[in-house]
Amino acid sequence: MTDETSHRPATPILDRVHLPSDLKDLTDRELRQLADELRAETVSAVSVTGGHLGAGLGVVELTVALHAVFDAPRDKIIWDVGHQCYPHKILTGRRDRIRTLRMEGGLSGFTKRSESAYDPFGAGHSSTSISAALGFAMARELGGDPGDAVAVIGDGAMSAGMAFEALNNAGDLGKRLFVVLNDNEMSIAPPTGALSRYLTRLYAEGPFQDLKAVAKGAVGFLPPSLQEGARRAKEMLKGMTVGGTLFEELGFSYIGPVDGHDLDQLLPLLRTVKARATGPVLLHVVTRKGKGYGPAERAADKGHATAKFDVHTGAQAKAKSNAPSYTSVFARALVDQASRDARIVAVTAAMPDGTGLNLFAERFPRRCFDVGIAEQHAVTFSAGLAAGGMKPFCALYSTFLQRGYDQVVHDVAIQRLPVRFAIDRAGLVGADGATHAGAYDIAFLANLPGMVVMAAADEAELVHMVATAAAHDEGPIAFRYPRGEGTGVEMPERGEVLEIGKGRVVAEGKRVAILSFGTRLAEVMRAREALLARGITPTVVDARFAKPLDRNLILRLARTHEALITIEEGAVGGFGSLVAQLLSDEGVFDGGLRFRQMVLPDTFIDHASPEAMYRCARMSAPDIEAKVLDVLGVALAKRA
Ligand SMILES: Cc1ncc(C[n+]2csc(CCOP(=O)(O)OP(=O)(O)O)c2C)c(N)n1
Ligand SMILES: CC(=O)[C@@H](O)[C@H](O)COP(=O)(O)O
Ligand SMILES: [Mg+2]
Repeated sequence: MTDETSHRPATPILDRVHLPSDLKDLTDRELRQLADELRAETVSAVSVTGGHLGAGLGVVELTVALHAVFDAPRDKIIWDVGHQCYPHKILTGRRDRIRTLRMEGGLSGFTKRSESAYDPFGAGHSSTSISAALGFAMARELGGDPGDAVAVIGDGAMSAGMAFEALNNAGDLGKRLFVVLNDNEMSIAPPTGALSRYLTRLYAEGPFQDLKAVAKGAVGFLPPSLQEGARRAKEMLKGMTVGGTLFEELGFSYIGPVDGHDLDQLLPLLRTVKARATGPVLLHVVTRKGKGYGPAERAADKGHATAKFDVHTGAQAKAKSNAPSYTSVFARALVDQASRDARIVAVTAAMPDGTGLNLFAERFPRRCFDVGIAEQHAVTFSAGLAAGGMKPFCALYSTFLQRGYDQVVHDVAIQRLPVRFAIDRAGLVGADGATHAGAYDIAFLANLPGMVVMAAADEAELVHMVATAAAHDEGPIAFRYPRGEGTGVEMPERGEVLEIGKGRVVAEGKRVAILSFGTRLAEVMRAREALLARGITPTVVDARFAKPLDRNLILRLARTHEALITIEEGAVGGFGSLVAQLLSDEGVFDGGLRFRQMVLPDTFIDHASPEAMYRCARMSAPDIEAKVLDVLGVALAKRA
């Protein structure tokens, strides 16, 4: 596999660029060469770190053009999602650390305010850039920070409701603001939806149109190099039935589509709009995800995210594992259930591969819905499906479900609709860092009346939970499971329907009982081994349910042990808090029970490996061992 020093491309122009201001000294010809070098440097860096590759390669020319024309950090360039920002990081003083991307202590894989003044707004989740840019623009109008605000948003991200809420507001306010729509006809998977078809139609007929400017005869607004194209577009317009674009109707000057890899188009266009725009402008650029690196261009996901790879062959490093991923276990279990129940349908918000629903879609194409980046809609759409008699499995990453919380409360829980939430990427996820941590779902779901909340302790448990969710028609139910591979446990042939609200005792013991909710169970068992060597035999329970709690089991353990410890891969307010509430309500603490909760700390944990993040959160086996010793009042002597 590639080592750190091989494949470093020759980059004579890039070597002269330390900050974006250095681009002002380059000729347009040098800027074109800079783009080529920047692309090679991006490929080289990601080959040693892994990460998001395709999106960055698609915006290399755009990144060069924006930094050549605008004046960051005075002007705020806001990258939506932030997964395409590696070339931007290279040009903004972070080239020396670019080979630390997404590693512990290294650069974030997204934009991050605390990392650089050139990252005016942090991201990780999609479709926030226009709102943020509008905020900057209005702050400027009100005497706040000066400078232009430029949002760069992809066609996938543009389909989210939040992007349209921002366009709606920006069009109404009418202030100078730039939105660059980076249209590569890709989300992570091929994009779905009517907006995607609409964008395709906008450029299907020609390389360049400026519908509004052309319609009003305002071709002069454009740089001379583009006026001929606009004249051609005017001719074309005569045959078109649309009177303007959706964006124009919302109050934007629409310019495009423009070839986003052609600096001869981008540079004059950006210079012109920067010099002349008075209101909101939407520049529609067409790019190719993965552009310029063959293996990415040829990949089905256009190199969206990659492990470390060999630059020459594109071959990616393979993770060694004997166990299946939780995602694939979920997908197979759901397909199995769906093959016996025609009412089961599945919903993903632009993550068919990430959630494993691509497998479901292959088997049941009519019963699988990719709604695009639209988690709020995904939840309420699922609620509607449930109200209409179907059994929807709404499969979302924990972190993205946060977007749909009001819908969970208002549309699902209050109406007691049996939506099944399959919550992937629960807990700490690693290289994507704090923005993608699945830390809050236990707390925000388990406080809802009527919601059933389960966490799988291993992949076999996950199969049972899929079966349990499929059978549960009484109201909403959620089950959570982490990113990555399972434990390698023996798998059941078919899922069993679990009794709602019943945990299982994994190991009997005395004095202290550890109640585990989720996949920390393996660490708990490791800690138990260490404690056995000290003569302490903890009882270990897999709680399975945070809601409803297994009251009888918990109260029995409380009566028969000196101490209880809860552990979960979630923030405070979840399983442990509910156990504490139960114990307090039942007066158990009055009898002197010792009690500790192990939850994620009250801080956002930066990107690192999941193991390192859990060490940082003090939730690994040695921390559990120490907690047991602490609660029993045993001094933690150093083990020989
Ligand atoms: C709210 C939210 N949902 C889902 C995702 C996962 N996600 C990250 S990038 C991406 C695709 C974005 O597509 P697009 O905006 O077109 O950018 P491209 O990768 O094509 O450059 C998705 C679905 C996310 N980051 N945020
Ligand atoms: C940028 C983004 O939100 C996704 O690409 C995310 O990084 C995917 O994470 P997984 O690798 O866990 O699917
Ligand atoms: Mg896209």
